[in-house]
Amino acid sequence: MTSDDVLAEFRSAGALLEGHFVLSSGLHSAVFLQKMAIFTDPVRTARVCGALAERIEAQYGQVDYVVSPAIGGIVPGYETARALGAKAIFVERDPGKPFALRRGFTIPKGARAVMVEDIVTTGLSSRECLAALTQEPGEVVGAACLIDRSGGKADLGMPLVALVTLDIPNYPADQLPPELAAIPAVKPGSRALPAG
Ligand SMILES: O=P(O)(O)OC[C@H]1O[C@H](OP(=O)(O)OP(=O)(O)O)[C@H](O)[C@@H]1O
Ligand SMILES: O=C(O)c1cc(=O)[nH]c(=O)[nH]1
Ligand SMILES: [Mg+2]
Repeated sequence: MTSDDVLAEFRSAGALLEGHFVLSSGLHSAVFLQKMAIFTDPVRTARVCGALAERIEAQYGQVDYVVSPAIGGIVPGYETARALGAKAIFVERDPGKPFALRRGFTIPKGARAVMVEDIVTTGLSSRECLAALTQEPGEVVGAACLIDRSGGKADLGMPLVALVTLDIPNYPADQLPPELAAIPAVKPGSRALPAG
């Protein structure tokens, strides 16, 4: 699957949104990739995640565990794990707390794990997910995502395989271009907004 094929999936699923969005990082953008419009279709999700699994296998070799950050990472993590013949687990947040493995999830000694994100913008969520795994007995050998919208600039502290790399502008709240400032912002993701 080429980058154009993947973007065609996002377009035809209605997952490429334009407007004014507050992202997980607090940055603002005129573009939002609503991955849930992909993940509501299991057949489409299997196509896209199957392509990601091929890239993961080519880059990292055999993988035993896929670990993803909730909520957005859970479905693609599961489907990518299915294509890899791996197990799927996820990190999640209690309100106000960092990501953690719960529910008895662990990466056992000797296991090779890959962190699978849906979208990477600044890499903050990916880094927080990886930070939650440092004490696990098994090894995290690399990271992967469906779309890296940082243009390859996000630094996860380990290799990142992306099915598609885009360079989409983001803006701090006090540096909005006039066309964004003119429309009310929506925040689609699950990370809590800072108080105030
Ligand atoms: O690279 P970053 O700057 O961290 O941005 C990307 C993250 O933002 C979204 O998650 P979000 O926190 O919005 O919640 P969600 O997973 O519930 O959609 C997305 O799923 C990534 O995890
Ligand atoms: O940075 C984000 O929060 C983000 C961007 C995007 O395009 N899609 C998404 O689900 N999250
Ligand atoms: Mg997320």
